[in-house]
Amino acid sequence: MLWSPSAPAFLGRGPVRPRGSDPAHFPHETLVDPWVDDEGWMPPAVAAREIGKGFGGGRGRATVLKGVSLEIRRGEVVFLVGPSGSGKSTLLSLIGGIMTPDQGSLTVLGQDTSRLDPARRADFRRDHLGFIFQTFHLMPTLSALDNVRLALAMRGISRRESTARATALLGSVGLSHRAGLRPGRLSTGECQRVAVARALAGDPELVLADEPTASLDAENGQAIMHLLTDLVRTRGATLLIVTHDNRIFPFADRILRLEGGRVVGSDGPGGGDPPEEVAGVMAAPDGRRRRREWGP
Ligand SMILES: Nc1ncnc2c1ncn2[C@@H]1O[C@H](COP(=O)(O)OP(=O)(O)OP(=O)(O)O)[C@@H](O)[C@H]1O
Repeated sequence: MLWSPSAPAFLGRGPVRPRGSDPAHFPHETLVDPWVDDEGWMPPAVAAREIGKGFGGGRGRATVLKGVSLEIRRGEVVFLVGPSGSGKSTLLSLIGGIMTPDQGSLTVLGQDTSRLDPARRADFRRDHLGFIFQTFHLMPTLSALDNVRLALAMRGISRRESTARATALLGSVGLSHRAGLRPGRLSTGECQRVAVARALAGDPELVLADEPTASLDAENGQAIMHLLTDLVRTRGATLLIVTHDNRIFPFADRILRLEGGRVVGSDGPGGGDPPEEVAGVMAAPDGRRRRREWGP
């Protein structure tokens, strides 16, 4: 079923004004960005320097990431592409604080998450990040509504408000009529949309998505991408998406390619050779590609 994406009103705090900037330059309702210091410097959403990660021990040890360096600015929509097994999901897990790098430095929203103990890292994830997993990770015994509501309840939001927000979010992904059903009664694409609603529930600053459109047909994939990129536009959040789905490449501000354990190409600022599959996007008429600029 085709649905029309729209971000619920409670998502999106409007444009963000860097601290110390002149309010006269921001005539609409704006918030001071809490991540900007008094000099107006805003840490990037993600900054990785030569990070490495391997699995296993002894002779069987496999080094997956061999010195990944990248920077993602706040408000960017960045896609991460590369061959199967190149370490895209591993890199997403490191950025999400689910794993820590073996070497190198990694800061997320200005925070070196590897310095946090596991409990504080979990708090950081809950308070600042939204995840969309390849296999959804929905709770099988909870309804779609309760899956989304749980994410809000974990943030201490009252039952009444969390119900209202979760209902609005499910409406925004076209699932109002399925809210009472458990994941087992939903199609794969519907589960994917519940997962998207849950990821957006906490109004996260950084959304990490692993193949968010893989289970969706072209129309629903486009609709999900419109919703996710709306979040970026209205909220100043950042999106990092691992994908093989070249139908959604036009939504990216920048596409990074991971190969041989390193980032080998980027089609945006930061240089590198454009990845092959990006060439079509770069050559395409460009009305749909956006680049978000920050600051006054
Ligand atoms: N927890 C783990 N323990 C051992 N090996 C792992 C673990 N996680 C990932 N790997 C290995 O790391 C390599 C990279 O896996 P990863 O899932 O990050 O690749 P990917 O680029 O996301 O692949 P795909 O596109 O197929 O999803 C694979 O060889 C995988 O088997």
